[in-house]
Amino acid sequence: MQLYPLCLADFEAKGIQTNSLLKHQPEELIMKSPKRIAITGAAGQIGYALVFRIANGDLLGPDQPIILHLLDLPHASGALRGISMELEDCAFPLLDKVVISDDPHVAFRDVDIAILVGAQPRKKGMERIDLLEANASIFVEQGRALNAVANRSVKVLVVGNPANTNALIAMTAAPDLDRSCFSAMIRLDQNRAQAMLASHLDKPVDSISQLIVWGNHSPTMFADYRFALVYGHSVPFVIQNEQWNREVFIKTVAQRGTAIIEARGQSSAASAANAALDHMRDWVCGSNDRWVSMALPSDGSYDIEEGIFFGVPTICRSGSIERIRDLDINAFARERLQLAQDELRQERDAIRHLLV
Ligand SMILES: NC(=O)C1=CN([C@@H]2O[C@H](COP(=O)(O)OP(=O)(O)OC[C@H]3O[C@@H](n4cnc5c(N)ncnc54)[C@H](O)[C@@H]3O)[C@@H](O)[C@H]2O)C=CC1
Ligand SMILES: O=C([O-])CC(=O)C(=O)O
Repeated sequence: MQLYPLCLADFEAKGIQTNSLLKHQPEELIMKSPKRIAITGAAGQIGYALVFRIANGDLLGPDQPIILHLLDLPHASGALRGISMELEDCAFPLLDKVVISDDPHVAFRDVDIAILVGAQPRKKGMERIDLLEANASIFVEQGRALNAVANRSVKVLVVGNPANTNALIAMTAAPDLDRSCFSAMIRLDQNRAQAMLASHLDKPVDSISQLIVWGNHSPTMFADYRFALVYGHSVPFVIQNEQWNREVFIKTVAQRGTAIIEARGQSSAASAANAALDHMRDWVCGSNDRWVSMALPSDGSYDIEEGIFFGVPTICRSGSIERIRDLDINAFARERLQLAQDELRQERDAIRHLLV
């Protein structure tokens, strides 16, 4: 992708007088060419919490122009038009253009980033796996469309539940895209775990590092602080309470989505949008050596069956994701990883007919 000159020195090297340029519109001189970002389900509650923040530069930074591609179902076309009008009325300097569509082949054309949110949310009394039947086919269609028209290095994040298995469906439907283009979201669980640990330790959230959430975005997820540090000290050593870990911490993190539905009557939206931004920002811009959990197609590490999307610890650098390997898996951790793997295999087997 061609970039416009990034600094005035580039102009001076070409013999162009920069004084006169500066007097006019210096900000135009430092603009990069726009990145195309697709958001599906943009008219829904997560979509509404996401698009304005992206247009404000919260995802790609203050010098990266953006073209937003908003996809939703035909019945939501009025709502999409309204969002597009509101985006215009925000006069975001970074927002170059908004494309709205109910056709994934239009919405995904040439996109650099795709955040797949559009899917039914669960209601009280449901588990995320209960959404599999309603939502799975969406990801066949969208995987195919990404395969046909997206940028070949597109970064895809699946948020719509059940996110891990929907990501598997989308990836399988996009055989011409590299597997490394696909991920599913477990970052909301990491953020929840980090906030809960910080509160328990009465320390700021950013004093905690190396926290992991393994497995599925479901009640089998395993929030693991065995390697976590608080201000550089070992969290398990500081807490010294394995019962709290097993009976309170892991369970509360795993049930937080349900607790929010019970309190709000609807599933989390702003915190989910925030986690999607965190996930994608780290992937694109790098995680500054911080460990971040992402659900990725398993490469067989930690003895997890290849292919299924499994939350693992990573570090992101310059647009690519490096898995953190060879961490010790003790008997309890193995039991938890096994539980998540069994559930993900079951989900995969239930939609095997869609893995085409
Ligand atoms: N992975 C995670 O951590 C989280 C995932 N979620 C999931 O995100 C999804 C969306 O949640 P909300 O925004 O709250 O739901 P919502 O019902 O408010 O919005 C969903 C939007 O998706 C649209 N949609 C449905 N099918 C579509 C399709 N085939 N193509 C394009 N758009 C489509 C709907 O018209 C609607 O506008 C749900 O599946 C929810 O369970 C929610 C929170 C966290
Ligand atoms: O619980 C839900 O259905 C929505 C979700 O995934 C979450 O908040 O973690």
